Amino acid sequence: MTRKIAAIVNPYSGGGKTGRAWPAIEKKLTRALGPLTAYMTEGAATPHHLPAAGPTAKALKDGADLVIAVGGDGTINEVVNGFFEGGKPINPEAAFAFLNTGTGGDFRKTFGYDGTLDEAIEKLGQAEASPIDIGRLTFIAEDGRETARYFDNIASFGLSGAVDRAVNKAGISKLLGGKFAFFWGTLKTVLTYRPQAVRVTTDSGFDEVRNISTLAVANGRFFGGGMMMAPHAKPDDGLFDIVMMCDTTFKDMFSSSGSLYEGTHLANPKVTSLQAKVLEARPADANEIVLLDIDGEAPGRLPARFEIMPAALKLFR
Ligand SMILES: Nc1ncnc2c1ncn2[C@@H]1O[C@H](COP(=O)(O)OP(=O)(O)OP(=O)(O)O)[C@@H](O)[C@H]1O
Repeated sequence: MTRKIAAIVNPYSGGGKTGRAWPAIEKKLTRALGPLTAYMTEGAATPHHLPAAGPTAKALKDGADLVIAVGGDGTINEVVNGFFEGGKPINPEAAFAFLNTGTGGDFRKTFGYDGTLDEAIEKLGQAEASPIDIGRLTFIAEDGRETARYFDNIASFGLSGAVDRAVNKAGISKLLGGKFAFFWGTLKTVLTYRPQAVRVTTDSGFDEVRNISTLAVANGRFFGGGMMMAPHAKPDDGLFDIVMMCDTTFKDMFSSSGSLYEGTHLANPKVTSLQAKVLEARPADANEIVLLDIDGEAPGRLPARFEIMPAALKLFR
């Protein structure tokens, strides 16, 4: 079968490494998969403008049936968003693939990809499409407008959202690598963060007000530059894995940070995990600002509704 392939390239990801390496990457991708058309991301992200989403939609409308995101977790998320318009896929037959060239690389870990870029390209050459679930999130953007956004990996709120905001401002530390950026951002923010009372409701019958440190709604397993937040999440089971860390103090964060990387934090009595197809969250006090995180970006705040779209995207893997 001949494919019409598009690559959506974020030249700024990986601290600018992707842009510099793109000519060489393009040659290798072409060798592995055949000819492709490259589209560059356009303009910096805002809550209503995702730089990789527009080029993705354009590529799909131009007839692409395989769209490869080339960038970090942020770019992967934006390309996934570009697959949908008005709540529907632009081309339900089109497949998605990603080549991680970012500083972090959380989404790929769920699929056990941790090799070099050359290995990832070689793998793509032999890949086949199989469906994964996608999350749909409606929330309040910074300008107060209700906004919808799709996510492939993990959307969360609480400390994670506050950390994102800090990390995205910490330009210099990000150049030193994803893990360091998140460690630094986490450290600074954790010092000042206090758990926030949030009413959490799910379609599976959970309805409680909890003092949330971080609540993750997970399709994939990793976030925050390598934390195994949802060790049992499966991106193709039609369900979110929900992991709530409640009432954690500064000391807990430190003593449990090692286990977060191992995924053993679920045994902690301050952690609740459950599965659901829909989760709604709103601050117990309507004036409280509880920040969201989607794959390393902080696009807005609660109240929010997270809804799973089973088998909504064909992932080439
Ligand atoms: N054309 C562009 N001009 C300016 N900024 C851009 C452009 N395209 C994308 N960006 C920015 O790139 C960021 C996304 O980067 P991405 O997450 O893919 O890479 P990363 O930060 O290196 O990796 P990771 O998230 O995996 O650590 C977004 O915040 C977006 O604003």
